[in-house]
Amino acid sequence: MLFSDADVPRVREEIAPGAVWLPGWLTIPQQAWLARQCAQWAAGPVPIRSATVRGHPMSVKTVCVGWHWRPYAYSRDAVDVNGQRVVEFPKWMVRLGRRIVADATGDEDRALAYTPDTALINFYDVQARMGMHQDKDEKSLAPVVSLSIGDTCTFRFGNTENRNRPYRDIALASGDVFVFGGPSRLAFHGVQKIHAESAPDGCGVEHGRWNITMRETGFADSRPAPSPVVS
Ligand SMILES: O=C(O)CCC(=O)C(=O)O
Ligand SMILES: [Fe+2]
Repeated sequence: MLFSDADVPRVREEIAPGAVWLPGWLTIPQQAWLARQCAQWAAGPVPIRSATVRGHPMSVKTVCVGWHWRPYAYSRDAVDVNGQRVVEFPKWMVRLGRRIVADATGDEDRALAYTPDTALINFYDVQARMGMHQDKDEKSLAPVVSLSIGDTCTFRFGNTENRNRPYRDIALASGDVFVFGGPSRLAFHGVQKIHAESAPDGCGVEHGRWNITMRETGFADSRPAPSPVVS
């Protein structure tokens, strides 16, 4: 096919106003470190699971940090899984999110004001997909910062009106970062395809793809974090 995903040059690009693709932003060791974190989060206290949407399990499996997402709500406890509280949002992820927003926008003040408090960590096997949707369960319209590790996917980034054209198909590869904020914060987007056997050596994933999307929920704490158990 002429001008398929594979022919698009892998250079930084503003895909739509407020939506920036930063190919190869994460080094291979950073990818491997993040992949290990993802595997740890997947193990619990809330195990990774396929969320149920309108009675059907999603093909993607999701685990959360900071706030637990279920269609179409956030809570501190995984009320649709095992009732456990999700792990605290890590401070290093706030720092990482700020660095990425600074790089994507060139606006240091905006980056410093960015305080993500939840992340959805998605695992795609080669069959998994994610239909076109808006990320609109958050109250805050601060940017979504997305990280990809493992197999390349075809990511479809559309418009704020509907699931149809205009959209762009982008090959998000291991180490790529994608930020969508401002006028693109509520754009429809989805994952059309996972490209089997495309993960680079050393990225920490042999088969499949991890995606981390950090967000600001804009929600106040419903109750304080539990104090650490002293044994
Ligand atoms: O996997 C991706 O790149 C996108 C994930 C996504 O859109 C979501 O978790 O809401
Ligand atoms: Fe999304």
